[in-house]
Amino acid sequence: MIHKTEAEEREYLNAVTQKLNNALEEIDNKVSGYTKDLQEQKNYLYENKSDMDHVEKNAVRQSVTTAALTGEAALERKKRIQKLLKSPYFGRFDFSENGNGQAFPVYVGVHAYFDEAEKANLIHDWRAPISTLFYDFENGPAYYETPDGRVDGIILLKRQYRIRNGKMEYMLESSLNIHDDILQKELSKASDDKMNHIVATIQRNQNAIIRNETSRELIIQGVAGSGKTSIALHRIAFLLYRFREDISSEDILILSPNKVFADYISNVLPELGEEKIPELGMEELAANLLDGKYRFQTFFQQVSALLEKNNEAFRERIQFKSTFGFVKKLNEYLAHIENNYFEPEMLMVKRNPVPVDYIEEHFRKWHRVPLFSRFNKVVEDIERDLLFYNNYEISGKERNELRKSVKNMFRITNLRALYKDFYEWLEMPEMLKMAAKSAYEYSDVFPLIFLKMKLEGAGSFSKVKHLLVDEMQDYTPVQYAVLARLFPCKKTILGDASQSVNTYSSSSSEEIAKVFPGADVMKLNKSYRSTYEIASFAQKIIPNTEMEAMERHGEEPAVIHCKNRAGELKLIQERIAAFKESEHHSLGIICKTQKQAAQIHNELSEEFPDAILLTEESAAFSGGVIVCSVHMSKGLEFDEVVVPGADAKNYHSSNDRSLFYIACTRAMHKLSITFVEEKSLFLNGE
Ligand SMILES: Nc1ncnc2c1ncn2[C@@H]1O[C@H](COP(=O)(O)OP(=O)(O)OP(=O)(O)O)[C@@H](O)[C@H]1O
Repeated sequence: MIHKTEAEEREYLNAVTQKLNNALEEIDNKVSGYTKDLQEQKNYLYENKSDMDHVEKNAVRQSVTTAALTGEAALERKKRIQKLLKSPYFGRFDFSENGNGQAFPVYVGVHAYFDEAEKANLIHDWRAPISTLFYDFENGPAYYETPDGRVDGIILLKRQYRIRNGKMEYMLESSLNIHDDILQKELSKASDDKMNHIVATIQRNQNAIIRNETSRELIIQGVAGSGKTSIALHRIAFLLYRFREDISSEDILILSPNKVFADYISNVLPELGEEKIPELGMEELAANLLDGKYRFQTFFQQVSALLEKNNEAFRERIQFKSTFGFVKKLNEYLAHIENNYFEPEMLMVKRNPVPVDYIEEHFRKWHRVPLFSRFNKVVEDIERDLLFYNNYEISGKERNELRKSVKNMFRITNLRALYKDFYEWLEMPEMLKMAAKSAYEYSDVFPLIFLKMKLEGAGSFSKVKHLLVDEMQDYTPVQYAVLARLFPCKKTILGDASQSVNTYSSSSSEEIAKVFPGADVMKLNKSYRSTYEIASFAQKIIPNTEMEAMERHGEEPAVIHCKNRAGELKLIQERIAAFKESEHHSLGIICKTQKQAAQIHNELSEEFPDAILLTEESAAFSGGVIVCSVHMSKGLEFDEVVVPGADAKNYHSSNDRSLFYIACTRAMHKLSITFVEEKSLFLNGE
C-alpha cells in the first residue's frame, strides 16, 4: 500500500503541495505572457489601424479576444489551485477495481487536480463519479456508476483528513461511517457568518439527493437542521459539474424567502468554485408577473398582520385561498367565463357583414389559445376570409376597430374586475378585501397571477433549466400551480412542514407532490445543527417520531422565569455579555413578532449599539448579536439563541407552536428561553 503511515501521508501532502505550487508558478508565468502578448497586439492594432482592411482588423481583434479568454481561464485555474493549496483533499480511499488486489488510492478534494507529468488525477473532484465511493461505502465490496456503466470493486482503505492552510491537523482511519469524529468536530465549531460547504462530511442519504439525476421534481422534506438547504446547494454544484455542457450557473434560479437568507447562502457555491446563482424572491417574481401594475401586501406583512391583529375574517380569507379546492374553483370559473361571457354580435366591415355564428365558431376554434389572445386570432380569421371570399382588404384602422369590437364582446376583460367577479360568482364576495392603501392582500396575489396567466398566456422563464424552491411549506397550491406553468424545467423543492410561519396557508410535501405528479419525495430525518439536548427539547414542542438527533452533547436548554419585563431584559443583557466573552460568533434573539423584536432591539441599543435588528428590508447576514422575528430567522442558524417572551399569552395557538419550534431550532450550541408570567404550554410538552 502506498503512503501507509501518517508520516508517509504528511510527506505525500508536502509533495502534492509542491506540485500545486509549481503549477501556480507556471500559470503566473503564462498569465504574464498572455498579458504582454495582449498588450502587444492591442498596440499593433492601434498603430496600424489605418493601414489594415477590415479582414485584417477582425483577425487581430479575434486573436486579442482569444488571448483574453485564455488569460481568464488561466486565472480561474489559478483560483482553484490556490484553494486547493489551503486544503488539497479531505478524503482518500483505496479502490481495487474488480477486486483484483491491485488497489490505487483516490484522493478526494473540492476540485480535481490533474498532474501533467504523471498524467494522472492527483486529486479527484468530490462530484466525479468515482468519488461517490467515499460517501457511499465503507471498506469492502463497492461500486459506482459511470456514463459507461457500473464499476465494481473493493475498498481496502478509507481515510479522512483535516487540512487547513496547507497543514494536516489530523488524519483518521475510517473503517466506520463518515458520521464519526470529523462530523462531530465540524458540527461543534462556532458558526461563520455564512453557510459553509460540507463536502468532507456529506452523509450517505444526503449524497443520494445531491447526485440524483433522474427526478423531474425532487421534493426534500427534512426536519429542522437536517441539511436541506446545504444539500440543495451541493446538488446545484453537482448538476453544474455533471451537466456542464448543458447547464451553467445563469440557467439556474433560486426562489428564496428573503434577501438575508439569500445573503446567508450566497457563499456556498462560490466556495465550491461555482458562480453565484441568480436568486429571486416570491414578491419580486409576483411583481414581475403582474407587470408592476398592482400594489400588494408582502408575505412578511401578511404574517405580521396575522400575528399582531386577531382578525378571524383575515385568517379565513387566507385559509380559503390555500387549498386545492380553491385552484379547482379558479379553473371552474375560467371555464364558466369562457362559456358564458363571450356574447358575439354581427359586425360590418365596410359593406361586408361578419355574422354572429362566424364569430362564435372562430372564437371556439381557438380554444387552445389563452382566452384573451383569441380576440386577435378571430380578427386575423376575419381579415383572411374577407380577402379570400370577398376580395376585400381591410385597412389598419379597420383592423384596430375590429379588435376593439371583438374584445368588447367579452363581458369583462379587466383583470381586477374579473377577479372581483370571481368572488361574486362564488357567492362569497366577503372573501375579497383590500389591504391598507388599496393593495391586494398577499393571499390574492397568486390567484390573480394564475388568472392572468390562463387568460393571457404564461410569462417567459423558459430559459431557467433548474429551479430551486426553499421553504416549500410556505407556498400554497395556487403558487405551485403558477410555478409549475412558469417553470417547466427540473426542480428541487425543499422545506419542512413543521416550520411554517403561517399554518393557515402551509403545504406539506404530500400536497406539493400532488401538483407535480411525477415528483420524487425524499426525507432527511437526522438533525445536524443542534446539540442532542436542543434537538430533544424541540422534539417536545413538535414531536416527530422519525426525527433522529445527532449524538453531540451540550448544555441543557435553560428555561428561565423572570420576575418582570425589566428582569427579562437584564437577563438578555447578561447573556449578551457572556456571549461576547465566549468563542461563539453569533447570538440570535428571536421574538415572535417583528414589533417585539424592534422593541427589544430598542431597549438593548444603548448598552449594545452593535446589536443588529433584521427587518424585511435587511439585505445581509452577519455574525454578532442579531435581534429578529421568527419569520426573519427562517433558514438561519446561530451559535446561541435566546427566545424571550415564552409566555402562555404570547405562544398559544397552533401557529405559535410552529413559530416557537422554528425559533428554538435555530440554535446550534446553546438555547435560553425566558418568560415573565406563566410559561407557554409548549414548554410543558403539551
Ligand atoms: N453532512 C453534514 N456535514 C456537516 N454539517 C452538516 C451536514 N449536514 C448538515 N450540516 C449542517 O447542519 C446545519 C443545518 O443545515 P441546513 O441549514 O442546510 O439545514 P436545513 O434542513 O435547511 O435547516 P432548517 O430547515 O432548520 O432551516 C448547517 O450548519 C450545516 O452545515
